[in-house]
Amino acid sequence: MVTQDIRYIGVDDKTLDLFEGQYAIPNGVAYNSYLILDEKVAVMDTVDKRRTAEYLDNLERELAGRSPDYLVITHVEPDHASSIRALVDKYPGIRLVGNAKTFQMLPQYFDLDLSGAVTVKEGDLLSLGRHELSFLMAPMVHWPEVMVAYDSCDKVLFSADAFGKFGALDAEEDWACEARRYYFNIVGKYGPQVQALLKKAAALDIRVICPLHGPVLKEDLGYYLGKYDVWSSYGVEQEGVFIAYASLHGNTAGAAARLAELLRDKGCPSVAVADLARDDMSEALEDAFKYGKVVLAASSYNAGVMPFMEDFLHHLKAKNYQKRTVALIENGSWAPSAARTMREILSQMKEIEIVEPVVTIRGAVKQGDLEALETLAAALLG
Ligand SMILES: Cc1cc2nc3c(=O)[nH]c(=O)nc-3n(C[C@H](O)[C@H](O)[C@H](O)COP(=O)(O)O)c2cc1C
Repeated sequence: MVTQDIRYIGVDDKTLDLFEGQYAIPNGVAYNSYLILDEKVAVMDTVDKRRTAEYLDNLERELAGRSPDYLVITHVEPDHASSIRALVDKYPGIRLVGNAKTFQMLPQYFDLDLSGAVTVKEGDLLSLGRHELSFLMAPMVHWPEVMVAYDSCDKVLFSADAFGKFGALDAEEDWACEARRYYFNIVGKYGPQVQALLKKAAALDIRVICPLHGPVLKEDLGYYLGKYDVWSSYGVEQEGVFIAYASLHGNTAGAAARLAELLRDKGCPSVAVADLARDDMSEALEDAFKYGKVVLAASSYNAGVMPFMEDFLHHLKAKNYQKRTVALIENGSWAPSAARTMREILSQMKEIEIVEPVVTIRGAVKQGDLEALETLAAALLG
């Protein structure tokens, strides 16, 4: 139960291997949906069709013999909307509530009779009785038709994918870690659009946030709003250094480990290290945004850079990576090319400051390289 009148009717999915076909979710994911019971009954989004039967059972139980009047569709992404057909088939009298774009996109997925649909726009109200929903458009957070709904009665924000996280509801894990990984990998490109939504939300008295993934947030909302403000403005969340490396024969990996040691010895508040060939790419991306200072260390490869590093940089670029200090370490045996290639991709991003000089290692790490790493550690902490 979210409030006296608002019920949770979502489902956990612990069998999906990759969310959106690319993000590992070892602790599953929750597809949240909510029911508002008033004179009129509103369903807030549906769930992925992987769990339709369980979802409809949850709904039926909470309806206790009533029929839903409205289905509010905050966006048509399949993990929330692919049970719409089944819901409409079971409750043919239900009226779909969305915005103009929702109803442009919905026919891509379903052949539905939309003659009874309710089209809302920014600021429109939908009265359920005591509960009144107002709608705020949130385009590109992270689909074009996204909107959120605010219930002024219980002061609940139905925030669509904002404030969501990976992990089934019973997963015992840190909210921020999996919410950050979700945010930067899925929404990260659209920081300005999230900022616009936060500004609108600031005008509301919000006591509860009901996202479409992860737990309902009821306490200490300033913490969650603060995280979203930092993330969506590409601010630095954690003082310290993140080192990401890609190494063919282990020499560059050794240099990365030595640099981490030096930084810790010199009192760096936090040092994180990722092996881009073995560690989860979405976690490495999350850490690149979390820290303000990042070291990229890679072997040269066919006149370029080792592909795992190139791939990582393309992921960062695709997520609008910006406003960071980046140090480069390259390794090469005949014509080191990793730093030039990394620099080239970084130059396509906004406000990236490269720490000079770049450290160039030729083969094994030697005394001169250790001294260069010392200098780099001092420069990063300076
Ligand atoms: C397939 C392949 C391609 C390579 N291409 C280059 C290159 O273009 N330029 C270069 O200087 N070294 C090149 N190297 C050599 C490595 O970059 C070099 O051995 C380096 O020291 C590897 O560092 P690591 O031990 O961290 O992997 C290449 C090595 C391999 C296996």
